[in-house]
Amino acid sequence: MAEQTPENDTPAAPVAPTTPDKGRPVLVVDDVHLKYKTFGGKRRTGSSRLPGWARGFSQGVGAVDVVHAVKGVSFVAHHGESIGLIGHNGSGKSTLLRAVAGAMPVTSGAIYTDGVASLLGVSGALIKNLSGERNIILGCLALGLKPNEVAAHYEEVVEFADIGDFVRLPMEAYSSGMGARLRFAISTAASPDILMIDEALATGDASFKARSQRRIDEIRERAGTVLLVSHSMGTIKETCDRVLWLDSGVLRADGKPDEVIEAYMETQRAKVEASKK
Ligand SMILES: Nc1ncnc2c1ncn2[C@@H]1O[C@H](COP(=O)(O)OP(=O)(O)OP(=O)(O)O)[C@@H](O)[C@H]1O
Repeated sequence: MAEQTPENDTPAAPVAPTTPDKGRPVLVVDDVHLKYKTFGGKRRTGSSRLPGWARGFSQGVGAVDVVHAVKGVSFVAHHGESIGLIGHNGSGKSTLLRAVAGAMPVTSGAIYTDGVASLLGVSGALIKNLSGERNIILGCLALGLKPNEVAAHYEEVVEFADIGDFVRLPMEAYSSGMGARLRFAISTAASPDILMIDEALATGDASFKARSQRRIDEIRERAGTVLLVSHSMGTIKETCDRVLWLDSGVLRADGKPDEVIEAYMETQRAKVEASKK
């Protein structure tokens, strides 16, 4: 197991793949840094430094804050691997998946993929004032399906989303559950080469959750490589043959599930003990 420390923002050393015999490399994440810029925080510099005409305007704008969510992460994933991504809240797991899916630009470093990488989720960007029909077509095209493949999958998506005639109405008329079901149905229409699953998928009522879990399992079987984010160590152990541990944005460990999970749990236990004192 390769282990690094999260003490600072310096780029972590590249991590050697743990399973070089697995298959061809399909995903290379090379010293990737990801930052968010947020607006509206407290201004750190006094507005008196601004010219008179700009002072009133600046009050409503606020300061720009930067969140450095992923710090120098490197790893190589191979065809056939099922990789778990663990770490406490805010450690950068979802951010890293978004970047691999191409939904967020890297601040520095590079991500190379061989094939289609897609993030299964319920938060995909659909257009509220377009009908479900239109969104299915647009969403499937965005996932890389060809027009004839979109036509072949259309009925299946509508049926899985279980939204009936609402498919002809604009999405703004949907309940939040209906919208989430449609987004999920669209995002599972393709069988990507690299499948990323964020556990935040669990949505809707119990029967939809069970159906969506079955769907995830099917897609997982078809996909070449899987990246799974989960807080459930049981799910990770069951599903993954390799685990990456992100700690405050830094790749703290990359190795066999039992070893990495044990090291992670140990720090969690230490934190709980420390909070009791
Ligand atoms: N849109 C955003 N704008 C600004 N900061 C963000 C945004 N999304 C996430 N962050 C910040 O980036 C950091 C990493 O967040 P991220 O959601 O990737 O963590 P995570 O490990 O997936 O957390 P969780 O386990 O709670 O889902 C956190 O500090 C979070 O507050």
